[in-house]
Parts: sequence; C-alpha cells; structure tokens
Amino acid sequence: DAVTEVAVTDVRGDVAREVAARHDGEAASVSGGADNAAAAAGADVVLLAVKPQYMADALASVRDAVGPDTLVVSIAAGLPSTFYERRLPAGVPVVRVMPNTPATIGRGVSAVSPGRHASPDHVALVETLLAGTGLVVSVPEALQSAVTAISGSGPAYVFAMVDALAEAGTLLGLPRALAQQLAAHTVAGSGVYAAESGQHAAILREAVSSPGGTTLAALAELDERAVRAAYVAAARAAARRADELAREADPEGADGEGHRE
Ligand SMILES: NC(=O)C1=CN([C@@H]2O[C@H](COP(=O)(O)OP(=O)(O)OC[C@H]3O[C@@H](n4cnc5c(N)ncnc54)[C@H](OP(=O)(O)O)[C@@H]3O)[C@@H](O)[C@H]2O)C=CC1
Ligand SMILES: O=C(O)[C@@H]1CCC=N1
Repeated sequence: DAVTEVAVTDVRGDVAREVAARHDGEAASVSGGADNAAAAAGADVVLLAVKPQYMADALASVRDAVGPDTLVVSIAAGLPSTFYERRLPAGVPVVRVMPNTPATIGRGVSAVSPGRHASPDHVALVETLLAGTGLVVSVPEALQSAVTAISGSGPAYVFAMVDALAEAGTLLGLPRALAQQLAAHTVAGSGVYAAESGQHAAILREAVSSPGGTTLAALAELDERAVRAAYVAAARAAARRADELAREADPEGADGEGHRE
C-alpha cells in the first residue's frame, strides 16, 4: 500500500515543521511537530532516527503509542533490536536498518535486519519503503556493526578522499572548481564501474596500472604510506565504536549482540 501520510518530529518542532513543509504533497501529506507520541499514535510504521545516546528517551516518548501492530524501524548505529524490544510493549516488531547518505540522491545502500518479533512481511515492507533510496540488502543482525563500518560510515571516507584529491589537483595547478569536478567524477565513475562491471576491484586497479606508468608510481606511494592498512584499521575502529555506542546507551544491557572479530 502506498504511503499517504507522514508525520515528522524533532525536539525542535520548528525544524520538523520546516522539513515537513518542504516535502508536503510530494508523494504524501507531510506534517511536522515536536510531539513524538502524537506522531506515533495510529501509525503503521514508526521510524526512529535519533542518535543512539537519545534513543532511550525517544522510545519512552512513543512507548504508549505503539503495540504489536506497529512496525518500529530504527536507523541508529550500534543499538541491537533487543534494546528496542526491552523498552517497548511486548511483541512490537522491530527492524534495524543501516542506511547511508547517498540515499538522498537514490544511490544509497541500506542493510536491513529483523528483530525477534519481525516477520518476513515486516522486512519486505521496510525494503519497499526504502526502495527509492537505492540498494537494499538483508543481513543477520550480528553483521550490522561491520555494515556500519563499511557502507554506513563509508561515504565519509570517500568524501575525505575526494577532498584530498581535489586539494592535490589544486596544488598541481588545476583551477579549484575543476579539481573538485575531476576528483568527484572520478570517484563516482569508478564506484559505478566497480559496482556494475562484475570484476574484482584488484583487476580494475591493474587495468589502470600500465607497466612503468603513472599509476604504479602513485600506488607505490600509497603502499609506502600504508593507505590500504589504514582503511582496514579505520573500518575496524568504526565497528568497535558501533559496539561501544550500544554499551554506552545501555550499560546494563550487555546482551552480546553486535560485532565480533
Ligand atoms: N549520518 C549518517 O550518515 C548516518 C546516521 N545514522 C544514524 O542516524 C541517527 C541520526 O544521526 P544524525 O542524523 O547524524 O544525527 P543528528 O543529531 O544530526 O539528527 C538527529 C535529530 O534528532 C533530534 N532528536 C534528538 N532527540 C529526539 C527526540 N527524543 N525526539 C525527536 N527528535 C529528537 C535531534 O535534535 P537535537 O539536534 O536538538 O538534539 C536531531 O535533530 C543516528 O542514530 C545514527 O547512528 C545511520 C546511518 C548513517
Ligand atoms: O557516525 C555515525 O555514528 C553514523 C552511523 C553511520 C554513519 N554515521
């Protein structure tokens, strides 16, 4: 069934009203405000998008407005589905999602995991709701911290790379705007190529690397600076941080969900 009505809330009601006004009438009627309970009352789906540190408060505010017929979806990093299940009425289905910001332009990746009361139909509903945001994959919940480290936080690693390449181009004498265009489009085109060619990234990298050429000279510098190892270390730090967020939000919880090495 199509979504006909959306209620957006934020602790600052004026922020939510501004967002609602921008999107009202696009595909559904959209209203905004600060009252979480009023927004959740009678809703088929409640989507939680506050930081993990504020999730307990947000759940307390909707607790009395939801029941086993309400599907609760959260995009918060780290928090296991049991965190929600313990704070909501018995039997409320929960689905965890880790999206990423390219969803804004329909090129995101979202990983979806059902909690213990969520059925395949609930997962299918979430997949349908997210279809317009890009690729949607299903993963066991134990993989969500790893997903967060790669696709959730990943856009920031890539934007940092675009920024560095653009700066390098400017240093080498390109006009700044052109350097940014070249850097961003190179990353965009290479990403689509890697995603759609069906070839391993190592093969694609080798095809750029002419013997005795410019690319191998550059890659030798990246290896010298252990850039590959830095990406691995960065991803592991993100996954560890996702687990820490869960522990910080729920010091007593310790239910063993999440990232394992
Ligand atoms: N940014 C990203 O790329 C991704 C983020 N996520 C997850 O999305 C969530 C939001 O992250 P992000 O957008 O970066 O964080 P933000 O802090 O920018 O957004 C959260 C918003 O929720 C508001 N808020 C806080 N408490 C409540 C409440 N009780 N009721 C209603 N609104 C509330 C905050 O208001 P105020 O600012 O006044 O506190 C803020 O405007 C996090 O759980 C994060 O893990 C997941 C994937 C990717
Ligand atoms: O930085 C964060 O915690 C969130 C989760 C994934 C991307 N941003």
